[in-house]
Amino acid sequence: MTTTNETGTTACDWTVSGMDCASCATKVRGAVSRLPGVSDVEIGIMSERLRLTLDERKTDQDKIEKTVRSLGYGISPRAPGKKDFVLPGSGPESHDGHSHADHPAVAKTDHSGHGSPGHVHDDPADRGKAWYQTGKGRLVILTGLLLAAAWAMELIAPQIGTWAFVAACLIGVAPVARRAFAAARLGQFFTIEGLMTIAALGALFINAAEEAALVVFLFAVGEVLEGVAAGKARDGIRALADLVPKTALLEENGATREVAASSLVIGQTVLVRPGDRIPADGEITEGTSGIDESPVTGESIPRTRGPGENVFAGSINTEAVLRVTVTKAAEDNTISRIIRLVEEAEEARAPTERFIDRFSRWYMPAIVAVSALVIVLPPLMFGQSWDTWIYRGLALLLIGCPCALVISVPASIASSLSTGARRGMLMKGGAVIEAAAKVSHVAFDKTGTLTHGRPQVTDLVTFGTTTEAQLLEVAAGVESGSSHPLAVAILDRAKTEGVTPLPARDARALTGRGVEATVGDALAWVSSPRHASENDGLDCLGLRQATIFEDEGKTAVAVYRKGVPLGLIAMRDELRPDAAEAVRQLAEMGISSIMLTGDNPRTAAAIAEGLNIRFEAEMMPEDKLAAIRDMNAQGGVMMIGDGINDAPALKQASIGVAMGSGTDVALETADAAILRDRVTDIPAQIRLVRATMANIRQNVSIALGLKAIFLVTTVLGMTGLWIAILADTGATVLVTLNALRLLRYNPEQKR
Ligand SMILES: Nc1ncnc2c1ncn2[C@@H]1O[C@H](COP(=O)(O)OP(=O)(O)OP(=O)(O)O)[C@@H](O)[C@H]1O
Ligand SMILES: [Zn+2]
Repeated sequence: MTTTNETGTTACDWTVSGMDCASCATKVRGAVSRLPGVSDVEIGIMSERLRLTLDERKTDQDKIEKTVRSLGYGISPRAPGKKDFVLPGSGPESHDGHSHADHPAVAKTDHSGHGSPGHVHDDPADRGKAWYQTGKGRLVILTGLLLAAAWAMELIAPQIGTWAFVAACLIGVAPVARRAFAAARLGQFFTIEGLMTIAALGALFINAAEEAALVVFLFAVGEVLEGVAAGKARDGIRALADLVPKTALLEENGATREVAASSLVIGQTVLVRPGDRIPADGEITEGTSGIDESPVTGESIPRTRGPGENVFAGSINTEAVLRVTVTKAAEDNTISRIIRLVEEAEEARAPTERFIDRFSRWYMPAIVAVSALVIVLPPLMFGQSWDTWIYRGLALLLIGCPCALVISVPASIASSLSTGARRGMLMKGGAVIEAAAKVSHVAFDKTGTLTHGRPQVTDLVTFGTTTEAQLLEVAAGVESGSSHPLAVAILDRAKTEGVTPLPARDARALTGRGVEATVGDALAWVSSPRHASENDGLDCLGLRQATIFEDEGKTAVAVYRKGVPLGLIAMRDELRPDAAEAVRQLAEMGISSIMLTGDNPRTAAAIAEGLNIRFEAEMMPEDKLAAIRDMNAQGGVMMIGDGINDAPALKQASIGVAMGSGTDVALETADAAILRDRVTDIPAQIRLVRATMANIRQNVSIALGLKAIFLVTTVLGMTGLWIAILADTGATVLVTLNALRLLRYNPEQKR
């Protein structure tokens, strides 16, 4: 749970449940930030994560948990790494206040409504009490009481009926009032619970018992609906967490036994039967089987993997028994990191969201002030009836909750992130979504994005008396330290030809041009033909031969030793089959694509022709940065790279997207990642972010529009208390439901 840094402060994570709207989060943030030693508070409504940076000498963690509980929320510490596997309340039963009794590490919490006491003890009396305090329990009891009161009013005596309504109202408002009081004691005066309590008691005061009871009832309805809606929005992350298998078959001393997947350590061997999920990131040591990686990368076509190849935790072994050596501890494996990324993304707030937060901070106090004026001014100045204006003022108070507005953005973003994650499209939060929706250019790095990134040697040309084997010997020697795709291709070819690379010393990469190294007693190069001809490593004839290869879309490199040309190696990197389609879709969406490459203009032109894409060739890394800066200035650019050697370019772009199943590096370096090897996921991702922004705009309009309308009708006396409460909880539910539509959005479908 803790990581201490040099300044003596510690970051601690908790899971806080029951926060279904943003005023809840504000309340918790306000209350805990006042505690001694707490310097920073981060809170995620959707991820339910509370992260505090605190000074442990000054802070009593019990006190923190007590504070949060007193506000009516559940809280439990998150263990490092483990949190990805035990998301509190991740079962379907969590919505009705029952809890995971079999899981002591998990907070016994519920998910209903504006926070309800999360600390549920196991004895029956307490359980009953907790059930009552959750929105659902209160709702059942209130329904009964209201029906009884109505019946009493009709059939027994109006007087008794009225008293029954008073009782219903008091019983219903008590838990709300208690939470309001707890918040007020912690310095949070403007809470929806506080407004609610004042409105209900005020209505009793002006003899509107019937309506007061109705308001309390509708508030309970709203809480339940909000809880359900928020729970649905969270299901996306839970679904991800559920993909991680809980157990593994550990092989030790010739025997196998079942252990918790989270307890596996690096180096252990696990047995994976057909149909099982792979319990850990690891390397296959025995067996070959089709692996369905869709849970991790979204790619649903199984791939065949055999000994020496890597597999991801969460993927499904479809055919044969495998032995896998664990290469990563549970908390570091790819799926855990994806989950963590999605969770953290939900907390990284979009600019719109920050604006709304600031807005809501003065909105609630402002409404309270207006309500006070509405109550006092007309009776005092114009001698109008107190009762009428108290009533209208109370109704106004209820409109003072900014919940719907504040939840509108995070709910849309949470849905969008889950929808993307299911297809292997990861985005690091609202700011990324907002920026990505605006881009007007997409820049592709050539290798590994538009092409597979695995060039193969196609032709060997030797000069003078050099043999092919000698050519490869030198080339492979020079390249042996390099991980450049061209180097990999040359080393591969040497291996299949049975050629041993000559030992090389002092290898040095010449950025954008090639590699040099000392082989034997002479300096040798493998470089671009242009660089070679400038250094007497290639004559006119050789240069012309290279040009022919390049016009065919191949990349040629020259191999030479000090002044002695040895030959040419031509390589071809196949285009991804859907690259052209992706470029076409982007064009349809009004986005211009460009290919940036360090390769020569002829190879680039041959490749670009098939794709119908603009290109710039022979670019040094700094040229790429400059080009991206230009496009940034023209409305934003999304840069697509493989995340391995193009990190600076990805950083420079408005949005950097790492593509391909080189997920490892990709996840950390970029703003977004595409885990499937599909170029068409780029237009799909842009469709998704655009739909998300449209959804957010709808939500903000719904929330603001409803409030504005009812603000006016309330002051004019056209609508009353219960419409006011509907305007709040109703709008909250409406925007959450609207956000949920994004969960069903299919970004691959063109529209
Ligand atoms: N290891 C190497 N071996 C041989 N040639 C190299 C090597 N590295 C770079 N080159 C030469 O430099 C050129 C540019 O390489 P660089 O790696 O900068 O391109 P890039 O922009 O990353 O490529 P791409 O646009 O294909 O992704 C290559 O086309 C090649 O001619
Ligand atoms: Zn609320």
